[in-house]
Amino acid sequence: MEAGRPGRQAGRMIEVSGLTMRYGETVAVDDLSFTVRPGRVTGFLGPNGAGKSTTMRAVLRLEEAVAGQALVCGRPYPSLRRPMRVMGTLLDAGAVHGGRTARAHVGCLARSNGIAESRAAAVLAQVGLEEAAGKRISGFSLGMKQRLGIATALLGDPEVLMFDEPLNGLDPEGIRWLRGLLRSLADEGRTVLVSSHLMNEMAQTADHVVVIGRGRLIADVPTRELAARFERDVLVRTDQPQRLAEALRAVGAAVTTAVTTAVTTTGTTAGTVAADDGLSVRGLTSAGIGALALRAGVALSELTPRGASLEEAFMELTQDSVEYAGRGEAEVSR
Ligand SMILES: Nc1ncnc2c1ncn2[C@@H]1O[C@H](COP(=O)(O)OP(=O)(O)OP(=O)(O)O)[C@@H](O)[C@H]1O
Repeated sequence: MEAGRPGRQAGRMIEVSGLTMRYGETVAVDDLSFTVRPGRVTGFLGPNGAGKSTTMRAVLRLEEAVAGQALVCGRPYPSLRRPMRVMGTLLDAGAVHGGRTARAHVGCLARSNGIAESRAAAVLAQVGLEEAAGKRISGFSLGMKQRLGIATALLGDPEVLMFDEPLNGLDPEGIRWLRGLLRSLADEGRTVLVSSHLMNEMAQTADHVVVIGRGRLIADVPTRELAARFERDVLVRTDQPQRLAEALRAVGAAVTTAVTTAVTTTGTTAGTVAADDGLSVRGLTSAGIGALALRAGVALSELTPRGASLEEAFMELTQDSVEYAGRGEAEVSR
């Protein structure tokens, strides 16, 4: 459900369509299309060099696209009349004038963008920099600079927010804080795009993920579906593991101990399995395993389908993209 701010949601999207970006011979973004929608946190994931920052720079039109485009609320970013009120961005937290105080920096941005100066104090408080507002930015840690960058993004009370790696430099408390902030921004009905290479953090933060590799779209799915796509095995516990393993092997299932040691893969020489070891079963659904156990007269104490973590799903996805790209352009059909 998209929550809050009814009536203000139309068009508040980031739309990337057929975007291609090059640096000389390097294709940084390759025919990339996705839409970032309001009311949810969208994680923008990909390994180093995947093209996340380049895509975000393209959204701001800081660099020219070879083909395609990115629109913010249906318009090119430079054509927005009051851009800070439409989209707040954090691209490079380090790119601030170190000689100024946080208060002077945010106040100056407010003045030059026609935003009430009272907002400056409000956003500094919102990001936890109230106490440090009078200090020079040059003395700030990376985590404090991230908070300052987020404060400037929030300054215009924008409907769309786009943060590049905002978790960098934050300590565990800072990460928890940012997760809560992103959640509340999305719950207010805003559009929130956040890039990260920290998959597990995104698993806890993002409702939806856009995964890219080598500038190409790999996945554009709800977060929970990403891990579900990569169901690994079914964990089975019984006090008759040997008997169950034999019955499972007889129908072609692959059975190993749930830890790491293989019971057997093929053939007749099954290893010994301790009663409290679980079995890891592949090649049969949990329903199939349950039915087979019933026929074999084996009671089960646990039957759990196990999915991959988002981290594992991500590794698997992006590994494929590397292999895919390695096959050469001639084989790449779209
Ligand atoms: N200014 C530049 N000049 C030349 N090549 C660049 C430039 N910026 C990025 N690239 C290249 O474009 C590709 C995409 O880089 P980009 O920084 O967008 O990826 P990313 O997903 O943000 O990665 P990271 O997490 O490492 O920042 C990479 O191959 C990178 O080397």
